[in-house]
Amino acid sequence: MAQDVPVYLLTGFLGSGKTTLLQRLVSYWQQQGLKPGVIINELGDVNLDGLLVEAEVPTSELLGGCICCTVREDLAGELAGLVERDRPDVVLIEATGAANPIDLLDSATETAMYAGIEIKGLIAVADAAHLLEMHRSRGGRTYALMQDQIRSASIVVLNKIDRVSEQEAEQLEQAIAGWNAYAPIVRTVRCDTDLGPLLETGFTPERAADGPLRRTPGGGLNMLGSSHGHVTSYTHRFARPVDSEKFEAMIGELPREIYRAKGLLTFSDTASRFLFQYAFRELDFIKVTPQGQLNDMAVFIGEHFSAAELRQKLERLELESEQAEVSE
Ligand SMILES: Nc1nc2c(ncn2[C@@H]2O[C@H](COP(=O)(O)OP(=O)(O)OP(=O)(O)O)[C@@H](O)[C@H]2O)c(=O)[nH]1
Repeated sequence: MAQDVPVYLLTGFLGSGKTTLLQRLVSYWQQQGLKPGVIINELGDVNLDGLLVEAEVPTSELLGGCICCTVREDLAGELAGLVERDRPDVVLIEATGAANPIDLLDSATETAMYAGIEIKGLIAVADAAHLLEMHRSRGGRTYALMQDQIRSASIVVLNKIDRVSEQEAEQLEQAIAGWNAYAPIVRTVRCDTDLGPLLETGFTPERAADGPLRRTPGGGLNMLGSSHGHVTSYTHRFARPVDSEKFEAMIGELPREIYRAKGLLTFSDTASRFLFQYAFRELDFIKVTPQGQLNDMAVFIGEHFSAAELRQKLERLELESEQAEVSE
């Protein structure tokens, strides 16, 4: 009988560094002569993270919803399909940052019953600066979700350590150990770490389910506290190129409720196209050459923000960029 395909789940709040780690893991496996398969779940309806994965890596997409609710049923099908069709040596599932980890596990475990896979680990990536801020204010659903992601992890990658002091990092490690005494904690900058030991960290789904996350009386798995019903997203499709400086200024003025944005853009004042990333008040641009027809778009994710106001701002930006171009 063929060996079960090892599957790793990757969680972590929006913008914590999951895709950064995914890219490292994919290269690591390829260097070992293995063929990785990837399932990416995005809240928006365009797979931007997929642009960062090499074309030869078999990739399945679950778009427009979150694994743990709207596309939950699909995960089992995608995973079984990927294993059957592409016969990868190892599979990595990157969940949206808003995913409820226990539902994700539940769904993957279900697949394991019939699809010849073995769940090897649940890697939780945390943005050190963001987690610290949430820990200090001690409230809100985002904080609860971050805690739940850490509670159910087999290993915690405490990323963006460059954005906190040594003392703060120690404080965070203490808090994390309090929520999950079993998972080793690895401090990283851009998820740069020795991946061999990271992947070997043992994992038993039962342990996660026995901890602060419990089984519901009906037998299914459920989380304590809330899920992520509060997270909303708005996808904007650009009708024309925008000015890069004006765009940067607009992002700088985004309300705090919007904590994550990413998109594909053509600027009126540069030659190439860019993937932009905005996570917890930091903006990054990466030059990209997308394959196929992908229009300019941006997805904004946050809590209770006004999509109408944001749309107006973006439309104004498009108009002003066009007027600036005409007057030049
Ligand atoms: N300062 C700093 N920035 C980082 C670090 N790691 C990643 N980033 C940046 O943070 C942003 C988000 O990283 P991603 O890897 O896309 O995060 P993600 O968790 O996949 O984001 P979602 O898919 O939206 O949930 C990018 O702009 C990265 O370049 C780090 O250690 N330090």
